[in-house]
Amino acid sequence: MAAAHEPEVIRDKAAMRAWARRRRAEGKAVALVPTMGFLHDGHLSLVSAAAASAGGKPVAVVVSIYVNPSQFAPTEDLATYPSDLAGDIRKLAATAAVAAVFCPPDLYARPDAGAESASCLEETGGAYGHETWIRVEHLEKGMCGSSRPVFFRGVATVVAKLFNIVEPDVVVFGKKDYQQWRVICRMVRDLDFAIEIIGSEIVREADGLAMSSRNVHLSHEEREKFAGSVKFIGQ
Ligand SMILES: Nc1ncnc2c1ncn2[C@@H]1O[C@H](COP(=O)(O)OP(=O)(O)OP(=O)(O)O)[C@@H](O)[C@H]1O
Ligand SMILES: CC(C)(CO)[C@@H](O)C(=O)[O-]
Ligand code: BAL
Repeated sequence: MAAAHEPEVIRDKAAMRAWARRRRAEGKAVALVPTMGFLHDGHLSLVSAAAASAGGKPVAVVVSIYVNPSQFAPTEDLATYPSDLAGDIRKLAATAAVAAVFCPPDLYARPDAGAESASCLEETGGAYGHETWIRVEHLEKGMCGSSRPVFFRGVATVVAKLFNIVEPDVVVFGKKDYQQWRVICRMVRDLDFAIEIIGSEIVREADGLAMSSRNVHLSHEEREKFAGSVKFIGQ
């Protein structure tokens, strides 16, 4: 039998929504931490912020783990994005602060599609495809938006889907992805989501590098080069 702090692992959208509604019926606030997994201490700091978010009211913290295909252009690293679901669940259990982990296999799949199922990456739409996108038209331009053409469209859309599935009171994002945080705040304001968005401070490695799941792909030389530039900037 699972230990008391072991999070419930939920894969199905309807089950997730029903679970969150039950927590609210018990008088709890629901706080969501959206992630793409391969968790590190930066993510765990968002969990702490979520757990402390409701000003004394009991909080049920949900961490979503989903590598969202629609925010990756075909030339980007979707296929090599790091993952370790079992390790992630162990880390979240160790915090004793997470009530549920939402890890759907595919947030765009239609249960009625059968063999006609279409990937959200296909622009064809059609009866079983996906053709509804959220654009935060000015804020998505520049910075990350310049090098990642579909990134903010995919992020805003999947985050809105998560909002509709989990129906959270509070959602925590990291300021490491500063433009993403601002884009989400703007979407929440413009589309009247009744959700509080918290921006959480950046957690860094000892050499100053911001923690990031993709850091696992950095070579020793790239890390050395980074440490050199931190020293240079600090002078
Ligand atoms: N070092 C960090 N400090 C604070 N928040 C963080 C940090 N790293 C990630 N986050 C936040 O965690 C959330 C989930 O991010 P994600 O799962 O993409 O991890 P990541 O480390 O940002 O991955 P990537 O290497 O792909 O950028 C985002 O809101 C992100 O800003
Ligand atoms: C917000 C997010 C979970 C949407 O896929 C992702 O962009 C991330 O992890 O920063
Ligand atoms: N945290 C950023 C997610 C991405 O680069 O796709």
